[in-house]
Amino acid sequence: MLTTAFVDLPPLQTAGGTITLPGSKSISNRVLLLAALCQGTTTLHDVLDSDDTRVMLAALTTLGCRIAQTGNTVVIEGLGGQPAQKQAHLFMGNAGTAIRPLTAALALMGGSFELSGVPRMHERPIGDLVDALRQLGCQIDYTGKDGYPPLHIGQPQLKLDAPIKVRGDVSSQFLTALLMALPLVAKQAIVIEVVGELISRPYIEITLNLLARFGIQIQREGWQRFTVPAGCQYQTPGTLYVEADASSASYFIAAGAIAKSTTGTKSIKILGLGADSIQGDIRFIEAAQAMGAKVSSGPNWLEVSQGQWPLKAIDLDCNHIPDAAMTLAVMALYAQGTTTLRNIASWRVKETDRIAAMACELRKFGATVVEGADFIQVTPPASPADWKTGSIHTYDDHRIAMCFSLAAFNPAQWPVRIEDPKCVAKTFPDYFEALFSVVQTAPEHIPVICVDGPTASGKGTLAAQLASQLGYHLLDSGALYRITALAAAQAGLALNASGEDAIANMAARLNIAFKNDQVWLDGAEVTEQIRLEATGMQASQVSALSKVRTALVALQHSFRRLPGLVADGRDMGTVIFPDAPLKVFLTASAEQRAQRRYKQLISKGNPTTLDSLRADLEARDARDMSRSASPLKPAQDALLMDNSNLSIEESVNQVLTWWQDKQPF
Ligand SMILES: O=C(O)C1=C[C@@H](OP(=O)(O)O)[C@@H](O)[C@H](O)C1
Ligand SMILES: C=C(OP(=O)(O)O)C(=O)O
Repeated sequence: MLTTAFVDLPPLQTAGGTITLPGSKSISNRVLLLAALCQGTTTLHDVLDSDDTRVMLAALTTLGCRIAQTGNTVVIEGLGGQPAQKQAHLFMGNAGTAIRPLTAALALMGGSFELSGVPRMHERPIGDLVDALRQLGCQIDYTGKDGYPPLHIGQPQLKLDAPIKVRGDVSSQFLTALLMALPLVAKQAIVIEVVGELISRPYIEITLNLLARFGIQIQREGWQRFTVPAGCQYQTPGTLYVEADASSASYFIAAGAIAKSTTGTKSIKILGLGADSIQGDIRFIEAAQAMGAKVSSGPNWLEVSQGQWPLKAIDLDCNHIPDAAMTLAVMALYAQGTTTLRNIASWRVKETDRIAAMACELRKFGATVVEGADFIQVTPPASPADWKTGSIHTYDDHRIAMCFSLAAFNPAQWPVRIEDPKCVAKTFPDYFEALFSVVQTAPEHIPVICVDGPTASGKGTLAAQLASQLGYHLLDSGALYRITALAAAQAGLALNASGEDAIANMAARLNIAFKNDQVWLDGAEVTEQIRLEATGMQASQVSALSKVRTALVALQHSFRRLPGLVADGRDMGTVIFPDAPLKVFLTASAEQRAQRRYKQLISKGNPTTLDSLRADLEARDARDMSRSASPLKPAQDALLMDNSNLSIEESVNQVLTWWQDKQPF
């Protein structure tokens, strides 16, 4: 997961490849709760692992449920209708699918429970559910603002004879909560009557479908009246597989529809759900097709590619697909004409006021947006030249972050900044990694920051920190030479001109991996070994051999991957990435560098002297600067930084400021 302050998406061009999506949030949280309420053991496969499911799992564990997790498989020993723990404080994050059904279940079972969430959760309404539960004799108090979490739940005095009325026009999750919890107390049949127009109906279908998998057959008359049958009891299905998330699929369906294809045959294949999904958001496909997407499907897969281009504008009632409809609003940027998405008032009470947020962020690209109480209307920029770009504020709303990543396909080829990308953790922690695995762009669009400089100038530390703050890949090119030197020495090759051909051959076939802070060669960890002074000297020798340098060029280029690269070395800016948009040449006095290295070695328990280190450094500088193949020197367009008197933080901030100065946002 990207945990940076922002991620800058380079202009994207094509899309193609296969992706397996994580499990459905709506299904995962429902089946976790149902498995906990019933008796016996349930094994759930492909469960979503995200903030929303973690709060549900943590709550169930606190309530005394025995849960074992292995990867995405969760085995739950049901509570059999009563929590083992009757007193608890449960933190629900911002998960509507956790707090609403749990409120209903705990209020019916009784105890002393506090339910709270993040500040936004305390602005999301729950009054309609509380009103319904109070009709049944449940004890629920608002401990903050009336109508909103946090809540205190006490011991009920149940009266179940009269039909329960619940409003359905703010969120369908209130009805879902009652349907899932009432079987706990349904000694007699219990009738629920929906007051007002029921919104987001397909989510009720998911609820009914999953209740049926747990042995509860709800009878319904239209969308107005639901009956929980007398004497019904949850029965574990034993094993259940969770489909991939249809709302998460919308971003990839849209990418397939928007992305140009160089060959005409590229498509995105999505694994984990098919057109027969039980999730309502699967009907996003129809909307995407109406806009021009080409979609085919089979059992458990979807395949999408560009159909009509530019996309066609649509005018659509989106009440049945409230979450995926946000993706349509961004697709509208690529459509000819004005797209209107209607009947989406519920957007205003979700993770943020989504109508206001979408309008504000879409305008950053030059779109004309009209918003109303329950609709949004998007007219794209008139021509590529009218496109602008911006830094997208994400309001701690995962869907804003995910859907605006699609703006990186803009015809003006602007990069797009997404702020606080980790907000995707609510439902899709690895969203950006997944996106980068199926979208492509020309290498020249992928930014590289080169950090070159002499030995012990601190470039490794600087480069690593830049990469981690920007969410970029890291190339430690010095390590490649060190690994080559190590492998050559291990193979008994001469580290001079006589061994040049053999070392170059070997270098082209090296099996190298950088994993976290570790370096691996042929399946063995060599992190410490390649950092030894002796290996450093050998690296300096092999790096003077021009055929070895050539052999390592393709390998170094392969590190230029989305969303960007920080490359640390000696010829990154001059030879390997001459087109890099930012090149930094780092220096520090020999005195300073010798002292830094001295401290490093002494702290690792390696005895040495300052004088000998300084002499080695100067010898190495002289050799690196005078070699005929790629001598160490600043690129013409490099910015020089002498960090003798700068802290690491100051150096990092200086480079980040230079980088920011080059951005269009
Ligand atoms: O029941 C569910 O799983 C959901 C219902 C919908 O909410 P509303 O019913 O509040 O529209 C949807 O937006 C949410 O992401 C998940
Ligand atoms: C509205 C959403 O979430 P929640 O389940 O918290 O309502 C959503 O995921 O878009």
